[in-house]
Amino acid sequence: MAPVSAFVPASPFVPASPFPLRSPLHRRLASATKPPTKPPATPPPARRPRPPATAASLPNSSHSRASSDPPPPLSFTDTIKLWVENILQTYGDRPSPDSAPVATGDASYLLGESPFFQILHQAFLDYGPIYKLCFGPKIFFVVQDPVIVRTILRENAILYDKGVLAEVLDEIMGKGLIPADYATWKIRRRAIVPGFHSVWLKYMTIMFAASTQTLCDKLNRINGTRALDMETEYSSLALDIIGKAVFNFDFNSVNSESPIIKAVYRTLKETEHRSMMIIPYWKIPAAKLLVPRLRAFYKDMKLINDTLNTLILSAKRYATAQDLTELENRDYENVQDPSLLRFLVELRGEQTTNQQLRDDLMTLLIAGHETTAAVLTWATVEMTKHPDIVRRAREEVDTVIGDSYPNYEHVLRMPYLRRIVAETLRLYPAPPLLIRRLLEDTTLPKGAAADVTPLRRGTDVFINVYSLHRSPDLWDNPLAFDPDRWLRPKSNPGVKGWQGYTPAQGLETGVPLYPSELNSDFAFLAFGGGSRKCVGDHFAMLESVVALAMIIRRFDFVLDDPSQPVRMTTGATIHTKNGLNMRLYRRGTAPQASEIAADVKEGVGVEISAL
Ligand code: HEM
Repeated sequence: MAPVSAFVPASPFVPASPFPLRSPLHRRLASATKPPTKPPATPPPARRPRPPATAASLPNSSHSRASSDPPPPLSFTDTIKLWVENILQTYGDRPSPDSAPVATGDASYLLGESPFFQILHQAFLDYGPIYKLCFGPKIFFVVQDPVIVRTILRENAILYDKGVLAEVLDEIMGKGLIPADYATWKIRRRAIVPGFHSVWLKYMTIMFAASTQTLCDKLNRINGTRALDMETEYSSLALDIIGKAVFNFDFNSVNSESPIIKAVYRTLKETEHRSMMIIPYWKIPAAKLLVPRLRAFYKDMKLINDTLNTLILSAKRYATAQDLTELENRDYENVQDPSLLRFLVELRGEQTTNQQLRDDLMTLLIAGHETTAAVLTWATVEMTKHPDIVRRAREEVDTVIGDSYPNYEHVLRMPYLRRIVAETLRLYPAPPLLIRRLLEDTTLPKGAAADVTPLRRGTDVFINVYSLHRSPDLWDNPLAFDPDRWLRPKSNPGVKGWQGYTPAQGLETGVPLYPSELNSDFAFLAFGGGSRKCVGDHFAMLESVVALAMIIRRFDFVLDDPSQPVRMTTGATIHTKNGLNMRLYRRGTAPQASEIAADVKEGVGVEISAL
């Protein structure tokens, strides 16, 4: 993501909340709910039971909703009513209709250095798979129970919109897929998904290899003479790839800097910045003129919009309307412009405005950029810690690809590399949280928690993917980076209603390409699930595997300061705190492992040469 929560939300934990977390009233209410318990050394199979909600406290359940249209979003008056109700519940004597514990937290960890998603994870360990956070008039439900998540993302998806996320993104992505209202989303999703058809993806895989080669050439020239921040290098690679794929534009950011590249990066930063603001100050009309960062932002947006509009007009000028089957069988190697944009303007019957196309392109650019860069970054970090994993991955790459460039069929034949990518996405999901807002009263089902939870219309819900992926109830040895876990089934009858993880039959041969929410029953949400699932999942898997294969085949890499662990920080995705500074040497030319090992703290950073 890219998604931005990528997609990290406006942080509700901002300690600057007008209602201090540890206010006396808050404490009183919190103590009326479950007190936090420390995580047990060995986690129990089931979570602590909570008292069932009474029938009177349950709103009308809408599980059997007949209409295929979503309920309307909350009006201003409804929102105010909800906020008043929330304040009475949190700070007054109004009883809460649900029995979810209130996470109060210890101010020291809120004010400390921990990233946002790690704070939520600690709360998960303390309070269990569903808890709520109360800040002023806002109540956020945080869920990390696969059964509840399945209901939100799949069975009852129509009852939710993107809430806070859409508010943060609307100025940047407009009516692109991520923030779009339901009616627009339905039409655009139907148009965009076919663009990712298999013939195109196969052709894109060749482009991924060519773009990665540009990075390899650069690394080759430098050959360990200086350290590089590989997070930045991967970000440039991902930008170059997404630019070519989505609108046939070569940013060439691996080797250069230009005003448009700078504008794109600053816009990505602005997206992240907004996602962490509790007050959407950019909506205040005067702020546009007075706040320097907003002035810079609107200037950048103008440059990006002008560039995109030129590309859209050019694509339209040369477009010839084609049927879907014609487009799906195109000889992409002999097409001048193989981009998604061209597909969208040529697809017969797809009439859309330039503004909508601009919003689609911007959304795909953001959604498809940082997410992949993050996967490459964290896969590299993990590999610096596990020389044995690198050795196996190299064996696979050497056997399958040899000296040629990786293509689509090669990726299918490299299951170990695909498992490395999946394992990276488990430990470092992008985004770490999915955000929803409920549009109609409902009742969450029984999950690992013992009872049902009634939720009111307007409630904000965070699906805490980071905790779901690190839950000791769902994964054996959850913090270990173990690509082979995907070969072993996992079940836990203690998590009520969870079907467990069953390795898909074709995982080794590439169908499916990766272990998904389907064979983990919503415990693994690398690309989300249900109707809002990522449209670029295969694209991203192919891109990540190709880039990793080419880099580990050609280079040995060493952390520049192996005594320092690479730390995480909150961004649109999970970023490194201080960059990923490494020296990359042509394979076989790195200093001897023994020379490096002298500086290496155990488990922090190790020379990974398999030679
Ligand atoms: C490793 C890389 C990627 C990861 C981990 C990832 C992850 C995700 C996730 C978790 C969602 C669901 C968000 C939600 O439910 O709120 C999502 C949605 C989306 N992703 Fe990706 N993504 C990746 C790459 C891409 C790429 C390469 C593209 C496009 C080229 C893309 C385009 C989108 C779009 C358009 C959506 C919104 C779909 C909708 O709402 O209908 N993503 N992505």
